[in-house]
Amino acid sequence: MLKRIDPSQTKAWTQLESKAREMREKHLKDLFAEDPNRFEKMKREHKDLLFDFSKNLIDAESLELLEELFSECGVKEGIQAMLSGEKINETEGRAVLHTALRNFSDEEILVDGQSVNEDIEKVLEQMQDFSDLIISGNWKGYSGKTIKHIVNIGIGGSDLGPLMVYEALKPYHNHLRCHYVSNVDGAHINETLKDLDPEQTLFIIASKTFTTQETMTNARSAREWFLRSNASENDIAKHFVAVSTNREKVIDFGIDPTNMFVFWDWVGGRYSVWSAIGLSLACGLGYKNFEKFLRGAHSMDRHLAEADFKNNIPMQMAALGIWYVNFMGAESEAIIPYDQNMHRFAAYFQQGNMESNGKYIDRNGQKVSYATGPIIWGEPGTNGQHAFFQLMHQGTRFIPADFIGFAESHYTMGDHHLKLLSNFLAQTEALMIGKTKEEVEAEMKAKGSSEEEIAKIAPYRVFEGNRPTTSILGQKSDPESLGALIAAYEHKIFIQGLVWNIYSFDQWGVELGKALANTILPLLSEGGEIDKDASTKGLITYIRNRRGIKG
Ligand SMILES: O=P(O)(O)OC[C@H]1O[C@H](O)[C@H](O)[C@@H](O)[C@@H]1O
Repeated sequence: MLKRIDPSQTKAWTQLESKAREMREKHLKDLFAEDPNRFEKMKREHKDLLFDFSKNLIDAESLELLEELFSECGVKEGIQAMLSGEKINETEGRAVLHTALRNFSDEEILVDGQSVNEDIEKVLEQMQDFSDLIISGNWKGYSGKTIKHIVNIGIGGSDLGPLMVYEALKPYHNHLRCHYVSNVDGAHINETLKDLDPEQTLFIIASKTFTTQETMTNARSAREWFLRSNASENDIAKHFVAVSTNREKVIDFGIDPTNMFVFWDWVGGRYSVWSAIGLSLACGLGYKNFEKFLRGAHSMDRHLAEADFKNNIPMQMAALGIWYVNFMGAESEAIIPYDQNMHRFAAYFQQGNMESNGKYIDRNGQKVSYATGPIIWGEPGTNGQHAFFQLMHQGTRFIPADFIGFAESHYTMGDHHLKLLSNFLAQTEALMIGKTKEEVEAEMKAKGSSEEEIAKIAPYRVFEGNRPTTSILGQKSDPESLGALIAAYEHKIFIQGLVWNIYSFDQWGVELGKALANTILPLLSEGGEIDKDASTKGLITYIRNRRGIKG
C-alpha cells in the first residue's frame, strides 16, 4: 500500500514555498558566479549519460527540502512497493511491473506469490525465435515470399512506444520496414497499405485489451485488404500475429493462438514497450538490439533502487519537476531532443506523463489542492528554434526544458553534427544568461545605430534569461542509452505521482469520451432521435445533412 499523505500538509512543503519566494529573486547567472563548482556539483552520470542539472533555478537548500518532502511522502517505500510487485495500482487492483520485463538480475519477482520470471523469459524467447525467422526469411508468406513489411496496428501505449523507439534507432534498422498504424481515420491505414504487397506484409495487432475501437477497426480493415489479394482465410496465420493480454478476443478475431505473444495486466499500456508490444522492434532492429534496449533500462532501474536522493537521477528529475510545478508556477515542461530521429520522444512522454499524472483526485479520494502533472510538449531542435523558441526566450510563460543530445552522430556527412550541438549549447546558454539592456545598447551603438533608434528598438532585443534547462548528453544514440533514458523519465513520472498522492497507473479519464463515442456512432450511421445538448445535436445534424443521412 502506498502512503496517502497530502504533500501540501507536510513540513517541507511550507518551507519550500518560502524558499521558492527567495529563489524567484535570483538569477541563474548569479548562482554560477557564486559557485564556480556548480556544474561539477550538479551533474550526475549514469553509464554514457550525463545529466547536467546546474542550469536549473535551484540551490542545495531547495534540494534538501525536496529530499525531506520525498521522505515525508514515502517515496522510497513507494519505489520499493512498485519494484517488489505490490498492487500499487489500487484503483485497478494491479501490480506495476514494467521493471520486471527488463530484469536481467537473478532476483525473483512475485505477483500474488507467483514468480513471473519464467513467463517473461518464455515470451522473450518466443519473440527472439519469431524475429529471427522473419529476419532470416525462413518465415514465408502465403505465396512463398519472405516478409518485407511489418505493420504494427495499435494505439496509445501499443503504438507510441514502438513507433518512437523504431524511429529513434533508425541507424539500427535492418532490411525490414516497420510501419505503425494507429488512428481510426481511414487515411492512416489506407496511406500505409497503398504501397505494400500483401504477400510480403506481416501485421502485428497490438492491443492490451484487444477491444480498443481504433485498433480493432484497423485490424479488420487490414484483414479485408489482405483477403482481397489471392489469400484465403487459412493464409491469415502467416500474416497476422497478435500481442495482447486477452487470449479469448485474439482467438475470436481469427488469429491462431500460437501466433499470440502475451503480456500481463501488471504491465501498464504506456509502460509496455518493454513487453511483447516491442515485437516490431525485435523484428525491425534485431532481437539483440531489443535486448540491449531492455538492458539499458534495467541499469536505470538498478540505479533508481540503489542511489541515494542526491545521486539518484530519476529522483533529481522528479524533484526539479515538483519544484517548478508546485513552487515556481510552471504549467508545462518542454522536451527538446537535438536528434531528429527522436522526433516522437516528446509525444511518447506526453502520453507517459499526462496519462499518468493528469489527475485531480488523490489517493484518499479527495480533490487535490495543488497542481499535479504538467503539460508535456516538444519538438526536435534545431527546428523548434525556428518555431516556438521565441516564446521560450521572451514570452510570459515559465517553461523548464530538457535538452537531449549526443556527442557523436551515426551520420558523418559534413559538419552537421557539430552545428547541431553548437545550437543545443547556444540555446541552453541563451535561455540562461539572456542579454541585458546595457549589452543591447552597446551592441547597437557599435553598429552605428542612432540614439533614437536605440531607445526605440533596444527593449525588444533584451532577453531576461533565467530560463531553466536540464541538459542530457550521451555518447551516441544507441539502444542502451535510449533504454536508460526512457526508464529515467518513467521513474520521474512515478516518483512525482507518489509525492502528489495520486494513482499514476490508471487512466479513468479516457473512458468517458470512449463511451460517448459509442452513443454517437449509431446516430451518425443510422439516424434516430438525438438526445444531446444543443451544440452536440447541432453538430450531428450538420454531419447528417452533409452526408445525406435522414434523421
Ligand atoms: O493496448 P490497448 O488495450 O488497445 O489500449 C490502447 C490505449 O488505449 C487506452 O484508452 C489508454 O488510454 C492507453 O493507455 C492505452 O495504451
